[in-house]
Amino acid sequence: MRSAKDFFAPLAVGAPTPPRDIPWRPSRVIHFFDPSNEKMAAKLPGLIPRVDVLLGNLEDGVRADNKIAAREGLVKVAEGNDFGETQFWVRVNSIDSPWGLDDLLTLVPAIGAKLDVIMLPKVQGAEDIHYIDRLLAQLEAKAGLTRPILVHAILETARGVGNVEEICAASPRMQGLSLGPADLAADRRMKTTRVGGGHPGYLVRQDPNPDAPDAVRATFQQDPWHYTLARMVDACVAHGIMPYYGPFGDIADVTACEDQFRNAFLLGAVGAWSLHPVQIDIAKKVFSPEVKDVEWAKKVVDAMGDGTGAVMVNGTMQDDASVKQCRVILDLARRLAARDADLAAAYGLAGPAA
Ligand SMILES: CC(=O)SCCNC(=O)CCNC(=O)[C@H](O)C(C)(C)COP(=O)(O)OP(=O)(O)OC[C@H]1O[C@@H](n2cnc3c(N)ncnc32)[C@H](O)[C@@H]1OP(=O)(O)O
Ligand SMILES: O=CC(=O)O
Ligand SMILES: [Mg+2]
Repeated sequence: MRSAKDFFAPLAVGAPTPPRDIPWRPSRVIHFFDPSNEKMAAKLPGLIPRVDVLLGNLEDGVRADNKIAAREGLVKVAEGNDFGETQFWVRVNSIDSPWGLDDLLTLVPAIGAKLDVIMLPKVQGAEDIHYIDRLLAQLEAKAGLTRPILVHAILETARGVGNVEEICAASPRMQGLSLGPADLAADRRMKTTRVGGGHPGYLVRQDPNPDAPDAVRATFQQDPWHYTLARMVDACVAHGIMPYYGPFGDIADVTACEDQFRNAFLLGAVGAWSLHPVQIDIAKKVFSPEVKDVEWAKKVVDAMGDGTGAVMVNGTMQDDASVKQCRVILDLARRLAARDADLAAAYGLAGPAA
């Protein structure tokens, strides 16, 4: 393990210095597209201004015989588009696959200056992050890049979940983690075939009524991802990086998608993936605080003055801890409002500089 003193030193001579803090930029929605799919690529000029992050996916979801076309398509997308404020990410193939190494060897020299983040799938432990950390430093130095590319890991194996803390801590490049419920379910041998979301069999049932033993007993579906997501959020926050919910595969069920995203938002996640254009506005809505919550947060912050002591607001006790909760909401609202005039107007906060 590197000492604290050299943790932030570049891992190759001439590579850019890794960041001390992960810069905050909106990432409520990470929109996936397949760069080998010309119909999808044709839609990008209209999608780029709508999403916080555009991600070219080279891994699962791209046919094996399209892997090279996808990699080459991504280079064309990077060269042919101006991303403005939108982040540009790639999900490369895993480092044990036949394509992972060539993805990195091709993309960093060709379009490294435009890539904000590399999403690495099937991360098992710190050793995977150490590998990509050194390789990226070598490639950045060779390409003469002046800005380090950040790394985002998908938590989608049982071993990865077991090692979540060391994954977050493995490199100053670590930007965040996404939950990968489909691969994780397979790896854990869970018996759901869904891509994220609940399952009608995963429930708790109301106790029997002794006075009506034959009466129907209500059931309540539970969230099978709660444990992993909560664990992931704690690990990310402890290491100053960002947690994300991943994919929701039932594209037609926009209601359940919104519910799953909101569960993640309430637990601390900052965004989720969109697999289809219909999921973009769901993620943006869910991961932006609601107007009523922003108004409440302002009220509590105002009532708390210097932020210490205890006061009553609308019949509820507010104190040093609850004002911190309100500041979390207000801080996110302010950051989003500073980039989005509509949200600024809705929240009554300062908008983008003219
Ligand atoms: C577990 C995991 O690893 S999840 C991550 C990997 N999976 C992915 O990235 C999947 C990405 N999404 C997709 O491949 C597609 O959205 C699918 C297969 C789910 C559905 O695709 P379709 O059946 O074509 O959906 P649909 O007919 O509703 O699409 C409407 C239009 O939106 C386009 N579109 C669909 N998804 C996207 C997208 N993600 N980005 C841009 N355009 C898209 C379609 O090409 C289609 O264009 P057209 O009107 O010109 O024909
Ligand atoms: O990559 C995502 C997943 O759910 O698996
Ligand atoms: Mg996966």
